[in-house]
Amino acid sequence: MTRGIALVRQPGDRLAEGLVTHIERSDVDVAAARRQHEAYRAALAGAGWQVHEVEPADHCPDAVFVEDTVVVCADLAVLTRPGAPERRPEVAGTEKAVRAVGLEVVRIEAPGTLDGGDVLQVGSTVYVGLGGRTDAEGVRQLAAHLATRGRTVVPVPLREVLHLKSAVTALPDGTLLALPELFDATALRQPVRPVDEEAGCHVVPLGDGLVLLAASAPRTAALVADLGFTPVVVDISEYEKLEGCVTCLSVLIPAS
Ligand SMILES: NC(=O)NCCC[C@H](N)C(=O)O
Repeated sequence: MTRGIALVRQPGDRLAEGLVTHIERSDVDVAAARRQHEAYRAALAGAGWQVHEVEPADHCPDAVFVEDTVVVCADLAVLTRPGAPERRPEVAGTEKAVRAVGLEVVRIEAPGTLDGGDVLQVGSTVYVGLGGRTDAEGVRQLAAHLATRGRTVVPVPLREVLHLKSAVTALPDGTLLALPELFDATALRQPVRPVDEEAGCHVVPLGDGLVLLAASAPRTAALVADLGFTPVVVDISEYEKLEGCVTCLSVLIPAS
């Protein structure tokens, strides 16, 4: 049984040079990061996803955060134009990967910027964070592309946070787990459940009630279980030092 394809990209030797914007820089152990990535890939495979590796982009320290380079909606892949110029060369390898799996490909064009980490899809609503990485022109272009798939884009202004999905993600039933002080929560249309751990608002539904989340959010894992879902816990501490979270290490393409 396969639920679909999970795109990932292995970390390169320069991982420790990755960007840090809202937290203090601390030393990244690249060997530990590689082991954590292996366990992350195993968790996806164990949940029924076929893991596809995007070709390495080792000259780009942040390339492991592959989610930022593409937004997949149904059979459409929207290649992004990352807000950090040094991350733009990451997109070429992602383009090859999404073409290889047969998706239709469009792209965010200059001068627009958009990071996949700012895009939260909940049913036919697509929330897009407006902050340091994604601008209004990027949102406008994304809205036009996703309208062709019946989606409605809702911009969400961000405060002191890297991406929208650093502050809010959705459980399988659409309930939003959030740190509402980090963004303008009035834009949201689904019920919001505030969490008390930063990594608690980063979840990835994996199908059949499985919910991927980080080991740094144990209270939220217990909450997820209380709500009737099955937590799948991974340690991604080396990526958290670079403002990464469970969402940004993969792109899920459900089987149609
Ligand atoms: N979607 C995500 O949460 N991406 C994390 C990107 C972290 C990376 N160090 C960056 O600043 O771009």
